[in-house]
Amino acid sequence: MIRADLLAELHDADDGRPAWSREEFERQLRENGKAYHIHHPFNVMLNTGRATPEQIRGWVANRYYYQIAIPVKDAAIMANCPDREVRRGWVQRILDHDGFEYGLPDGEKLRDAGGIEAWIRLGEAVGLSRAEITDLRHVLPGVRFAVDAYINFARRAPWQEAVCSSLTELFAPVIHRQRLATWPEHYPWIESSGLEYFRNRTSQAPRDVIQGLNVTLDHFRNRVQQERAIQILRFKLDILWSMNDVMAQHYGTNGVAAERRAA
Ligand SMILES: O=C(O)c1cc(C(=O)O)c2c(n1)C(=O)C(=O)c1cc(C(=O)O)[nH]c1-2
Repeated sequence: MIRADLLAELHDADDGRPAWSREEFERQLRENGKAYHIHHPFNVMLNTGRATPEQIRGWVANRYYYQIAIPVKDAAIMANCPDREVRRGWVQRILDHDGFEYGLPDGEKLRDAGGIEAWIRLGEAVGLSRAEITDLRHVLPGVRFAVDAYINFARRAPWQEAVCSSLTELFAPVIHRQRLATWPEHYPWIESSGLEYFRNRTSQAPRDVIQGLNVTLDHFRNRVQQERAIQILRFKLDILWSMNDVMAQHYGTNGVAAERRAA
């Protein structure tokens, strides 16, 4: 085992209250979906067809900063994780987002463009140039702060806590499916191939969710730790909510009000 002073450990304080059962703990985690950014006015505007092309471009350009942060965050988790079994599963996330290219002995190449490239294609489909996406010129300072907080958390927290912070993904398949169901009708000017990122995530995200959820349910054992897991999930929900607040303030929401408030 890697020396404890090299890696932060999950603290094991226990105040004697009974732990939630696995089922109850999962229910408590899922309960927090009511604070997911799917309910944010900016997202409601986007997914109900009330956004202008300018607002869609703003969202895609800003969200790009989140997309490029995800594999950096996942590499930080792996760097802090001494559990080989977990790393064997987790590495798939980096390949999903960064893509890969392997040269085979016969000169052929095995390659996958990956999620970041798919996001750039989404950007091009909504009318942005590759350069203006990748040079981050449209990324708002508050979006940067929020995303950087996620990376910093993953770098510094015990790896189990960093895994737990990915659990907003529990709620992501619904938001991706919502986009696939509503964008083609509301925004017919966006070429369907531009939505490939969302299609890919509807199969990738459920697999990530099972893994992240199992690690969390396995490692957060006593009640103090389980409540800490809920706080971490809320912290991450706040990051996503704050990104939307910043974009709403800058690009406007065309009068759309929140369906539900963040808890
Ligand atoms: O479009 C979205 O609303 C949304 C949200 C989230 C999320 O909940 O963190 C992710 C994604 N998309 C996503 O596509 C993705 O790959 C992803 C990875 C992670 C993560 O925390 O590791 N979250 C998300």
